[in-house]
Amino acid sequence: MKVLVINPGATSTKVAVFEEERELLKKSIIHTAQELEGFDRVIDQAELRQRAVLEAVAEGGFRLEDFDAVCGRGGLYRPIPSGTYAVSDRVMQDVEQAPYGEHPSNLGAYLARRIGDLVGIPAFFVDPVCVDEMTEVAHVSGFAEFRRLSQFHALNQKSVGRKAARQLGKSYEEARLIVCHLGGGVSVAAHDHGRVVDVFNVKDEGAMGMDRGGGLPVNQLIDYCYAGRSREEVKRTLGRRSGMLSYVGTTDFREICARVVSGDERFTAAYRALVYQLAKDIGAMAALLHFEVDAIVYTGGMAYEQFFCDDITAYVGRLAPVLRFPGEEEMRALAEGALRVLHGEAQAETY
Ligand SMILES: Nc1ncnc2c1ncn2[C@@H]1O[C@H](COP(=O)(O)OP(=O)(O)OP(=O)(O)O)[C@@H](O)[C@H]1O
Ligand SMILES: CCCC(=O)O
Repeated sequence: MKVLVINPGATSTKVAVFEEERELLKKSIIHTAQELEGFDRVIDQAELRQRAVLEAVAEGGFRLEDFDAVCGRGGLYRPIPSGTYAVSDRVMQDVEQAPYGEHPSNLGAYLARRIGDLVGIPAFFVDPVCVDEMTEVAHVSGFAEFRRLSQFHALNQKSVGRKAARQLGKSYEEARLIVCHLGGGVSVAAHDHGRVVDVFNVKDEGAMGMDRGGGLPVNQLIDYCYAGRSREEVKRTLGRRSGMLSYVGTTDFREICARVVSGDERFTAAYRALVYQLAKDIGAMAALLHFEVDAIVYTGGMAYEQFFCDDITAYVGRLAPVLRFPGEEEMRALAEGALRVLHGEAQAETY
């Protein structure tokens, strides 16, 4: 069985072709800031990204008729449990109207369906950003009008969670894990017997990321918002220009580490704060798992840096053994989700 996989990100659309577990094509189409700046809404980019995907498929020597299914990454849709979902008309509508927020990954399922429909093959999405398996108590925020939301790197977190459990000789449904996705954004989650029962929301909470602030002091935030700034400006600053970028002027963690190694004080202070914040998040997740944790798992781009993982482990290593799966395999995880359905090992869920 052959699956076309589509993963739209902030600055790229990744395309891959899998024949069972074999990756036959892998391409990252870069979209420049100038190319995207004319589009107010994510949905407005659909034509451009679809054309780019179709070109990449043709250049790779494939025809759409070669595929058994198309699978896209899923974005900010209605909160749903983990799984492989068929792209229904309701998903298409939610991508068009974006009632749950704008995110480039919203387009994954949308493009999968549009391309699948061209040749009459099924379209799926797998473990979208909005996967919600949090317990009810975890949703409570501290103000009755606000609800904590589950928005995180669900695709990579779930896939790495399964891998870690296998390495521990357990099924994912038996394991208790704390998975730390250390990418451009960071998410630290408690996986309890196959469910992500709590997670520091990548957009709102917990440790800072490369360009996001994470949890911020509420009163300073209120004053900042009321100091003559527009909603758009505040969102842009806190969503894209805060975090490590605001301290050291770069989002490239390789550069940050190189400057730490060379003894730069400003970079070292920010780096230490990041390590400290991540350790604190891991400790919180350990507490809600009653300190019964089979492993702490590091994944994402930053996890390539062994000394960074070791520095976090210096705080939390007493809790549990540590496993490291650097990078992410989102394209493979998407293909595997579609193949599970095509092979009849799982049913496609309804959105
Ligand atoms: N080999 C490496 N060593 C150290 N840092 C790395 C390495 N590769 C990537 N990174 C860093 O990891 C960070 C995130 O990269 P990555 O490509 O995993 O995230 P992303 O896909 O952009 O974002 P997200 O994971 O939030 O979806 C960047 O700061 C990057 O510099
Ligand atoms: C959770 C999706 C990735 C991101 O926005 O950082």
